Amino acid sequence: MKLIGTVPEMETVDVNEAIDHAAAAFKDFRKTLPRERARMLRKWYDLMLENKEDLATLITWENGKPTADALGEVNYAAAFLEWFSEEAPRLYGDTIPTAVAGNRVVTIKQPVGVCALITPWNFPAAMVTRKLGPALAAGCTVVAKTPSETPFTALALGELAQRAGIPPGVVNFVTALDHTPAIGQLLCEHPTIKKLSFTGSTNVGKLLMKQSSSTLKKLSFELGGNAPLIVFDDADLETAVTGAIASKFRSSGQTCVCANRLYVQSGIYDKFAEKFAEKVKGFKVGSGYEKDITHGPLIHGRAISKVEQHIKDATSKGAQVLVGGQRLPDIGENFHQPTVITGVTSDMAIAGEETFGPVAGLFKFDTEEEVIKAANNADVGLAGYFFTKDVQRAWRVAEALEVGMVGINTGIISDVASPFGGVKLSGFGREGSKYGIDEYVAIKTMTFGGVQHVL
Ligand SMILES: NC(=O)c1ccc[n+]([C@@H]2O[C@H](COP(=O)([O-])OP(=O)(O)OC[C@H]3O[C@@H](n4cnc5c(N)ncnc54)[C@H](O)[C@@H]3O)[C@@H](O)[C@H]2O)c1
Ligand SMILES: O=CCCC(=O)O
Repeated sequence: MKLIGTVPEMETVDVNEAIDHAAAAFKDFRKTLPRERARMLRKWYDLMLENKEDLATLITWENGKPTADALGEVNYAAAFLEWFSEEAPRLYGDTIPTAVAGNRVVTIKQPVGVCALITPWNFPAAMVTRKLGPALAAGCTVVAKTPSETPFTALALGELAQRAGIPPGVVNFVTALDHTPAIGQLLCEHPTIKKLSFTGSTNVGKLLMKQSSSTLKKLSFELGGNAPLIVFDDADLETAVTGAIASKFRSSGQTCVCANRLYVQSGIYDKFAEKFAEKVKGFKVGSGYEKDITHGPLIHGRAISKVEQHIKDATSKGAQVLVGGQRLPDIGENFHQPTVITGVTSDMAIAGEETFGPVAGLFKFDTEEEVIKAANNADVGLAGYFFTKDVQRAWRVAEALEVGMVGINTGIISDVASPFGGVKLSGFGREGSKYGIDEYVAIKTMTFGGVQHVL
């Protein structure tokens, strides 16, 4: 491990200052024309693309993902700025047919105010812009707590925001590691902050919700997942293997929508396991900067330990390692082999909690009814995937899965245009898409009374 730089360990006093700046800036920013905000966001988007190599280098530096993935993330992250630059001028209200004679009712959407944003390390750029884009499009100003493990990309985005002409005080980043809980509490309890948007673990989400109760903030929470991925006997094998690989091993398993439980029907299980294992054997793990590397390191020691625990727990209960299963200390302390385990059952730790690492556990099932029950046997519900050629089954299973997002015959569902979010303990609120901006506005109803008919 090497030191690549340092950022200030900010105190609550610094955060209070950032909140004051955001509150002062809000007075004018809320009055800017949506079209002006659209231009700023568009300029910021253009600057991200102009600087995409540098941003990708930063992402690989601090997160470790291979350069190709980092470049992919920059494009994905920038797309949220482009998308919301297009949404800003279309923040329509409604005219509402009234139930009261003589009244006319219209609604307008107004920015909620100063927003607090807290994001994780797994997408150092995209999780930031997925919140900042809609917040600014709506006319809000923000205080964003950078991920403790990956602050540099967010700070670079802040620099580009300035160059894009976003007025001082509109975007404020705060950096911290040890002071994170105190800063989180301040952001939740501060009366000036009207909205908190958080992406991270369910446990921290629960804490932030509790802390926000005294100020009754508007909240959106994108929390942990434990995605089921189901392969039915009637699936196209090649499509299912490709989709499962893409979903399970994206960012070395460190995304909240990564498949965590792979349920494969008994008639196709052996063939699927064989083909899937073949593909995994072809991965090349190493430093994100090396050519042809497909998978980088995990983020920290705790992540590696969890991977090891899940493998150990599963094998102690009868599962078999088909591929991988070991750390790769010769490459570095946070590297682990992409791993496939067969014979996984519901009593194993991997069934109940997300591994957030490169371990694919294959469960065997017999009936559709049985697998839906197993897939829904989770306290979280973010993403789910399944593979089938039967269109009736496709509707039936998609409707039955208790998740916010379903991939049908695909392992990749993330798209700036698609609503992103979960149900159950995966949180609430939707990001991206035409719905994302709603998280940052308050609807105001205007009722005009005493309107007479003239005709
Ligand atoms: N649903 C989604 O969109 C989504 C996206 C990415 C990650 N995640 C989830 O995030 C988790 C992985 O990220 P993590 O382990 O870094 O999560 P985490 O909850 O520990 O941290 C997320 C962010 O919250 C901050 N944080 C931690 N404790 C805090 C506190 N007490 N007060 C305020 N802020 C605090 C961290 O510094 C970080 O910036 C996984 O569970 C994953 O599924 C969800
Ligand atoms: O890890 C969480 C977000 C991943 C995504 O947007 O696809």
